[in-house]
Amino acid sequence: MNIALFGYGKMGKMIEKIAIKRNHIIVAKIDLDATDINFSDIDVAIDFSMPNAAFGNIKNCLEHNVPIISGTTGWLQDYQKAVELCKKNNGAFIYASNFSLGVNLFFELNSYLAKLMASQDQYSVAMEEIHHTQKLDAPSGTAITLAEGVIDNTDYANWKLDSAGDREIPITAKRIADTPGTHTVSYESEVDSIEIKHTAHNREGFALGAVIAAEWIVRKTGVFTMKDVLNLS
Ligand SMILES: NC(=O)C1=CN([C@@H]2O[C@H](COP(=O)(O)OP(=O)(O)OC[C@H]3O[C@@H](n4cnc5c(N)ncnc54)[C@H](OP(=O)(O)O)[C@@H]3O)[C@@H](O)[C@H]2O)C=CC1
Ligand SMILES: O=C(O)C1=N[C@H](C(=O)O)C[C@H](O)C1
Repeated sequence: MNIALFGYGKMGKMIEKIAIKRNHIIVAKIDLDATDINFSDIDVAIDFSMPNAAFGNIKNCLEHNVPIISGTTGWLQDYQKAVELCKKNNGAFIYASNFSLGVNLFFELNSYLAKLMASQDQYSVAMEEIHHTQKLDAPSGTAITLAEGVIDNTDYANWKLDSAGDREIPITAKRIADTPGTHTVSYESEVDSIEIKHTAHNREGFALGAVIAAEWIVRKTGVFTMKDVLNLS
């Protein structure tokens, strides 16, 4: 498969390594708002760029009929526009806040635990995410997806960074050098605590998941999620 990388930073470089191992060819590495891209050469594009660049890259690919996988976080105010563009162009698009198999299993566990907690008013929920110091957005996309999993299954209505009011999930974002990504969901009562935690040891899981999603989406049309790719519930 011919793959174009939008964003050739920490993730772009890791994806390149894994894609080559899986016999794909990297036909373009795009780091800025490039205008001279040969879209006819590209089977699928993978975007791990920056919050202010992701939507433009997705739009460009969809308008040139190139399926696009995006893992960039911090641009979700434009997600619905991307969905509309995909439909209008009969294209193919996946956004995931986290492409690793482990985190996608963790999302399922989080939803299951939230369902159990829906009728247990003595527990209150909180989340913590820890990432490396170069991360531009907070809270992480993964923490937002986890919060949405709780909101969908309980009477929590919203999430908030740091302090939170009634029926709001507080999310703490910490930045520590060289931390690929750690997410904890905690439930506290007067008498005990229950915690579930995912710790990424490196970026390989994210990158492998993105390449698997790229392999999966070719020749499909529609807006998909990692649940579709991994065939989860
Ligand atoms: N969904 C997931 O599983 C994961 C998501 N992420 C997310 O992916 C994104 C990238 O992460 P990471 O690789 O660590 O970040 P980096 O900062 O290492 O890389 C981002 C790259 O994007 C480039 N860039 C800037 N503007 C554009 C543009 N207009 N078009 C294309 N590329 C551009 C930057 O170039 P330059 O340096 O020249 O500005 C840089 O090389 C982040 O949003 C992060 O949160 C990260 C890991 C996993
Ligand atoms: O910026 C990162 O590094 C990561 N970003 C994603 C997020 O915001 O959740 C996924 C992963 O945690 C690493």
